[in-house]
Amino acid sequence: MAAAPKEEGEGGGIGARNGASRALELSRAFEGSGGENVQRDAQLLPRPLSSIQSSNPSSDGSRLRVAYQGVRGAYSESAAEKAYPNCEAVPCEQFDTAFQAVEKWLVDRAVLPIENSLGGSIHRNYDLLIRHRLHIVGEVKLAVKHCLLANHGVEIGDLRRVLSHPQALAQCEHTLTKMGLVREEVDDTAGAAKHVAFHNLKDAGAVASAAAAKIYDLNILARDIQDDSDNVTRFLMLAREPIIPGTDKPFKTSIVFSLEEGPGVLFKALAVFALRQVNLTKIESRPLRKQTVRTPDDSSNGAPKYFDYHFYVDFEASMADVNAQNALRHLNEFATSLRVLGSYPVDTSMI
Ligand SMILES: O=C(O)C(=O)C[C@]1(C(=O)O)C=C[C@@H](O)C=C1
Repeated sequence: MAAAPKEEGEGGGIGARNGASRALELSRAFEGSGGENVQRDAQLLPRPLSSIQSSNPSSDGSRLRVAYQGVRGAYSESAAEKAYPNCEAVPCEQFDTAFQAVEKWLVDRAVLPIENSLGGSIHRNYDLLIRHRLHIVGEVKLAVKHCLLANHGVEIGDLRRVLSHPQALAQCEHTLTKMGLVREEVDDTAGAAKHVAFHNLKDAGAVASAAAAKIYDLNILARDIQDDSDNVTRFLMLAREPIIPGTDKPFKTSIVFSLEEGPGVLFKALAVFALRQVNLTKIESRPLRKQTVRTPDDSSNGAPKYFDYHFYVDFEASMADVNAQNALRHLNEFATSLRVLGSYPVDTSMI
């Protein structure tokens, strides 16, 4: 995927030209007087956040700094602001940069997309969840309404191509095909809008939000161009510490596990939840990506084993719920690995 070329004088985010030096400054500040100690003490004495703290400003009254991927006007920025009202949303070039920004204490939280109701899972973030040690402390669902944007004076008939994030292009597949536009993938929807505006393109439009049109002074040629009006993206809220799971409101728990090869093993894994009436809301599998190919064993009939998986499961119960605890204890008896990614309140704002 090509990133839209960087424009003159842009920055302000982590990973952007100016942002990189700001990020460096901040990490140097930690290396100096006491910063390292703060970090070390916090690691020794993890202070779990309560589910109330997870959405409020820092305890010293300062605004929570929340990393998101993209530039100003991206849907992820709106998701960060929905998750943490009044936060300072901090743009990051890549998903990985946002994970690192939280780990390095450059920001307090990250808000990253995980699945979309039309486009499906955002696999990169599933993979990053296990490469990093952050905790899921919440989820936020955002209604995504795409617009076709172009420079002033440009009409739909003038357009030959359209730039956007691959998920956004996929969500508008039918409309864009009907318009006969060539798709060009870039890192985020707002970045596409910025690129079209900055280069004053006449043959290219962008699929992005109405907010991006305003920020980059583009004209809205068409609204609601997604293939289904109910287009919702689910984002995860990530933090260095977990929240204390409650039972006062609906909670969801996200886990990842791997299994030995064998007949019915996945069936057995899912049965630990079914047996206890715990409802699953999502299951995803991703390649295990081991360094070496596993040695042949009886179950693979002597053939090398290439396809091992991590299974990600979301279920509707809090880790404070005895059924959830028993299900995980049961799963742990035969899973080859098991990690709880987070137990957090369900976002019921869109039900
Ligand atoms: O490009 C953006 O504006 C984003 O915030 C990214 C993203 C995604 O990764 O799915 C977020 C919401 C929409 O589904 C389209 C794109």
